[in-house]
Amino acid sequence: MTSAAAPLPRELPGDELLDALLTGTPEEDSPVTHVHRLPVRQAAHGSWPAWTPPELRERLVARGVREPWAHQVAAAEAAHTGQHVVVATGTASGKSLAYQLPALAALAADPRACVLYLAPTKALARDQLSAVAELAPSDVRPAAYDGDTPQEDREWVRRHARWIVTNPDMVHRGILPAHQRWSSTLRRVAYVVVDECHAYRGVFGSHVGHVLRRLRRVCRRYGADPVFLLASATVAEPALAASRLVGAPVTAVTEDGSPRPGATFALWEPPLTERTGEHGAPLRRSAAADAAGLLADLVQQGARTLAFVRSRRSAESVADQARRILADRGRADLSRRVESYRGGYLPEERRELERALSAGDLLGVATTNALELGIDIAGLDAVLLAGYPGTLASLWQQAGRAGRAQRESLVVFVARDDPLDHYLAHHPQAVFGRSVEATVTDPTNPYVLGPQLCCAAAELPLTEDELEVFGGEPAREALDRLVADGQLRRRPTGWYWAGRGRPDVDIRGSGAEPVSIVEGATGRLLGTVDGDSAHSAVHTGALYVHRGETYVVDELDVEDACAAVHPESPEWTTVARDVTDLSIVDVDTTRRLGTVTAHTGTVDVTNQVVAYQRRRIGTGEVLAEFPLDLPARQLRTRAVWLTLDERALQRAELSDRELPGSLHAAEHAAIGILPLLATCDRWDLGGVSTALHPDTGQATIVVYDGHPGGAGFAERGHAVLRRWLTATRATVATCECESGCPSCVQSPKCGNGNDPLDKAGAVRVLDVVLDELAAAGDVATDDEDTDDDGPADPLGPGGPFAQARAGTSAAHSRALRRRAQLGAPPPARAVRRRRPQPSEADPPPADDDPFADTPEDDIVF
Ligand SMILES: Nc1ncnc2c1ncn2[C@@H]1O[C@H](COP(=O)(O)OP(=O)(O)OP(=O)(O)O)[C@@H](O)[C@H]1O
Repeated sequence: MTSAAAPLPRELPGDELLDALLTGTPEEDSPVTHVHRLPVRQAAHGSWPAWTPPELRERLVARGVREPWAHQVAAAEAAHTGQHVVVATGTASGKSLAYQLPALAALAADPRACVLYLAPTKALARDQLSAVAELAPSDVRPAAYDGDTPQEDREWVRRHARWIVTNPDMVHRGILPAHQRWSSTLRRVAYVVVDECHAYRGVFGSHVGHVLRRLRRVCRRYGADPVFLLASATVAEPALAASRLVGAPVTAVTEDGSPRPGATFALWEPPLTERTGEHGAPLRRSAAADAAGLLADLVQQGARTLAFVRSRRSAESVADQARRILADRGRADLSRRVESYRGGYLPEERRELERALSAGDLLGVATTNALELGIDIAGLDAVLLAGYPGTLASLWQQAGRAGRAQRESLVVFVARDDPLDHYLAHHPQAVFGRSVEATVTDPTNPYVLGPQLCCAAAELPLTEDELEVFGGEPAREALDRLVADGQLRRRPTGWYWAGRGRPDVDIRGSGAEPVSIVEGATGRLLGTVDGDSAHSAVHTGALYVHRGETYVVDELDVEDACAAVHPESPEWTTVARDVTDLSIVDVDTTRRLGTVTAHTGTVDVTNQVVAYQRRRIGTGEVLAEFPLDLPARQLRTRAVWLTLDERALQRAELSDRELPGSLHAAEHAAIGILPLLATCDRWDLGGVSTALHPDTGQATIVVYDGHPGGAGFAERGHAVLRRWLTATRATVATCECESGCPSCVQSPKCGNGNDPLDKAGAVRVLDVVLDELAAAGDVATDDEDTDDDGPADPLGPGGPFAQARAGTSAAHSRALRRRAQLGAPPPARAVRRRRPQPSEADPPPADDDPFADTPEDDIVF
């Protein structure tokens, strides 16, 4: 055992750190499935643009920036000439300087000009604020205008700050609706910086695209025409993605001139254990447990380490476990230098943690993705990723936190017991041989477009010539609907907001009201849970974890959106049970593939949390089940579905008994794998499978978007169907378990308790579908790992979605529409399975991971 005062060893480069982690592990037992070396890159320098203010240059030189890198000059020059620019170079490649240079030069040239800087997280916003404060002359007065800005300071920011650090939410809720009050600022905006622009994806990204369009139009109204400067280390097809976000052509700068230190990147899969989960399935050691062990080891090696985990409760439990391991080794001194970081902490706490990590006072931090973006914490030696963060873009973003000090770093991806993680651990090409996923957004989603048009009209009446920028024809159709609904009024001069007050539009959620968590005895507000997940996360009787403390919910009051809790540390966790009905509303596309047919369209999903189970921590043993009386909730969304006719079922040699479990298992695995190909998480998706669906009359597997109106994920799945199902089949077929486990066909949130599931049958179902796709000459590559993302915008005019649309089954669509018009009752529903509900109540946790590792997006505002 090491003594409490033992010094840290000398700083080791990444490959030696990995060796140190594996010391004592026999090679045949090594959890490392692959090691990849990221090579060193030499710097390419440029010259300071002639218009660089001398004082700015002096300040930069004093901070070690002697000359700019080539891409910084290219981006700055393009912006200086008035082009919208996206800087899409690697993490820590100095993207900040690329936008600071032209923006600060503009502020120096015009003492009235100002800059709006938008960040997707508060942590990044604060980091950027202090960076600009160091560089800018005092008259720039950089200041934050976000949810943390005290009310009394807001007026000062509006009047005096010339570099305003804010976020799309504040632009949407605070600035645009009050544009008259902001007019003196808005007429002076020279640049709008949109940092980490890849964070704006899915439904949220579609909303943000409209917010930026609204911002441009309001600025123009006051005579300003700001240049948009976007930055992201991980965005596919940057020019296209940025143009779509801003609603105007954007020039991309992609050639990275910054030097890069080498890194050792290991893929790590925890082994199967003796423990069993649902239906006796073998369980792996949890990723969180391995990450905690690795974090402790790395801290003991003196390596400054960030461990990214998938949920707030995991951030706390991983930090806690690492501290305990260090304390048990007699290193109380080091255990004090390990902390957790996540959204939900007070702003001052977060600032202090960021400072301590930067200063090296902290050596290990377990964090959610709240620390993922852009925070310039120098000198990280290692990054652990406990579970795939949902997108390759995030994976590289998180990995990029290491190696900033120009020292070779170590990155370890620890696979979770989950199909996608298992697939990646065994298919390194899918991590290292692929560019990041296309950023999927669907700006024409009626649930986005309608509310955004209302906001725009409430700010300034919408005119004919503005429709194009808001989406053209779909925007016109949406306006007609809004006029018919009485929300807008059509006048000769345009469309006017006719509602009361301001439109109330939530750009981050489905609009469901967040639920407050209140300690019953004291009335203390512990936090909030988003409305969508509240029924499964904080139902009466649920175990709820806040900052490492466990509470049990006494009562969920749905009407008051409030859950009363009391502190308790039981030996069980809770898992919500739900039932889902799905009916097909409309069919958009139909692709006949012999005995199999693939569709996309609109579906209605009804979900109800009906019960919950108490499960013993450690073993997952079900201790009891309790009914719940919660209302059903409706979701109209987009889906992709496959139907298999009798011949297909015969070819798959599936008996009536095997069929439901085979479809169900294929559905689970397909949901687990789709995030490989679209910027979504498995929790963004839901699924239903049934041997005989009343709407199709056939065996059917449905995968749907978990967001009202859809987010483009289902269409993306349809567009890359063969690659998607090829990877799905490989995942199921190569998993070493016998009859299904969480790494292949079991789903952590299955409303039916993963029953029935037939792993072998799933492979046969997928084989038949893949054979039919091949026979139909599906153009997708045979190699599921190659980088073929197809057109970045599957919804775009040239995309596969457009081609597939031509094949719409008009008859089926008509029949469904007719039924709706006739007021016929909706088709009988297929009862079952799971819907996406990130929840605190999860599958049986590992013995050494007392808290389930539910993924959460922990972007903080
Ligand atoms: N031309 C340069 N020469 C030397 N150092 C530089 C230069 N440009 C930037 N840097 C330094 O590189 C580091 C990373 O810069 P910065 O944080 O701007 O990168 P980034 O690309 O914005 O990172 P992220 O991917 O996290 O957003 C900073 O410490 C910065 O001072």
